Amino acid sequence: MSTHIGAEMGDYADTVLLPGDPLRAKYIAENFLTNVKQVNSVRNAFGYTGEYKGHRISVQGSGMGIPSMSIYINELVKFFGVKTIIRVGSCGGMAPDVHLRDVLLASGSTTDSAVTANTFGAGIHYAPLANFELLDAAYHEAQKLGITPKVGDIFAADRFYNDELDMKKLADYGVIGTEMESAGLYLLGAKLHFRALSILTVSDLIFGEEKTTAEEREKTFNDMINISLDTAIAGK
Ligand SMILES: O=P(O)(O)O[C@H]1O[C@H](CO)[C@@H](O)[C@H]1O
Ligand SMILES: O=c1cc[nH]c(=O)[nH]1
Repeated sequence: MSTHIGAEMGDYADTVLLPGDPLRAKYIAENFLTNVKQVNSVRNAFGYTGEYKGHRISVQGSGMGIPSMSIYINELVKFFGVKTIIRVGSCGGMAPDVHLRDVLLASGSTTDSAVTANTFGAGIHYAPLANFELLDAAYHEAQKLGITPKVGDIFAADRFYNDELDMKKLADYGVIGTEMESAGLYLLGAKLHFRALSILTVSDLIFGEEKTTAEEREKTFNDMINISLDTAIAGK
């Protein structure tokens, strides 16, 4: 039992899928895992452990933004022994060749969050990067499913409503999408020595009008979920 997770040691698998939306966690557990047990409901941040193709896998809702996600990651790693965390999130598409519902892999994550500066001081601009073993596995597992993900820099914004930011400039510098957690996930992966990857589905376009509904973001991002589950068990 930890402050925000009402489970016991051993209740979580060593690999956890981490959506922001707790209802996406429920959807994944109910539709993709077998022998499922609910392991957390504190604050309705639902967590489940089950099996996928014979391997134990957990899924845990992290809430929105780096501060909320960091609480769950710290507790999963320090109290429950988690070794691999794969974020399965939604994001806004920013590159011209990125379309609604595309799957993106965050090879790195630029951020305006203070977490990197607060870790290293003002003079160091740390580059939070994905675990390459997971990134490589995700790319190849996606291709086996007939999906070619776009790979690149994801802007992890501290604010969902951030109209002061020059998103066009970030896109001009190669940022392919935006969400609110990846840089924090990768920073914590480096700090706490677990393997980290963000796999994202484009839920809306930053420079266009198209977008998915809340129910679609909860229940229809199956390509991303299949890729993340096959990545979780790759090489096992
Ligand atoms: O769909 P999730 O995983 O929550 O991710 C994205 O959606 C939320 C904002 O709507 C933020 O958490 C952002 O990162
Ligand atoms: O954080 C997010 C998530 C989806 N779309 C966005 O524009 N931002």
